[in-house]
Amino acid sequence: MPGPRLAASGLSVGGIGPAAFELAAGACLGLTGPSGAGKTRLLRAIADLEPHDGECRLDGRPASAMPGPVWRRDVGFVAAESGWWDARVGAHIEPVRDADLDEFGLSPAVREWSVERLSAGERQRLALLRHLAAAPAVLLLDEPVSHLDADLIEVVIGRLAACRQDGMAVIWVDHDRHRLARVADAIARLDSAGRFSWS
Ligand SMILES: Nc1ncnc2c1ncn2[C@@H]1O[C@H](COP(=O)(O)OP(=O)(O)OP(=O)(O)O)[C@@H](O)[C@H]1O
Repeated sequence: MPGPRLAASGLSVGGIGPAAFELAAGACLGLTGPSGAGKTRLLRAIADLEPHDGECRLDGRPASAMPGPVWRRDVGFVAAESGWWDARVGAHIEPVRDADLDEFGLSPAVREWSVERLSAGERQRLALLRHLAAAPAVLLLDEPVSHLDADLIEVVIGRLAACRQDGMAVIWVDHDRHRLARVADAIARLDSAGRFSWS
């Protein structure tokens, strides 16, 4: 039996946790809990974007043994509000194929748009496509469909299912427990005091 793709033990950040879990290749862990419980901070700790205690391993390799940017090439983090470093959309999505844009309801012309004019849902789809194009081993998703309509949510769920077939593991943060029950193999919860439990 292969070991877990992603494993966390004793993971805590700023009083949130400790969390421990193992995620097989292709698995999806759902994470929910009240606003302010610490879901985003836990994802950021897994992505090694915040100082934390405990350890995460990718295919057995500890995050502490590699520089953060190298870790994040394999463990991608899609923030709830994506960051943009260039005024033009195209600069952010060079590796994204036109067919992928089309699947996500976007015209290739979006490459010429300024980031400023993007709607919240367009930003969300483009940020996800940018991360998917990098084909990470693990993708950490912070409320990935919060700005999307029902049809687009189905498109995103379908695309992520295909990536999971290819072995990508996912942690999906969402307030919608029904959606998590649909997409996730297991659901964990942070309570308002930041305590991690399985639900
Ligand atoms: N760098 C930081 N240092 C200290 N506290 C922080 C830091 N970043 C966020 N917080 C606080 O930690 C708490 C948890 O924030 P977090 O964004 O992880 O919550 P969340 O569960 O994702 O909430 P929501 O569902 O509203 O997005 C919040 O009270 C927030 O103000």
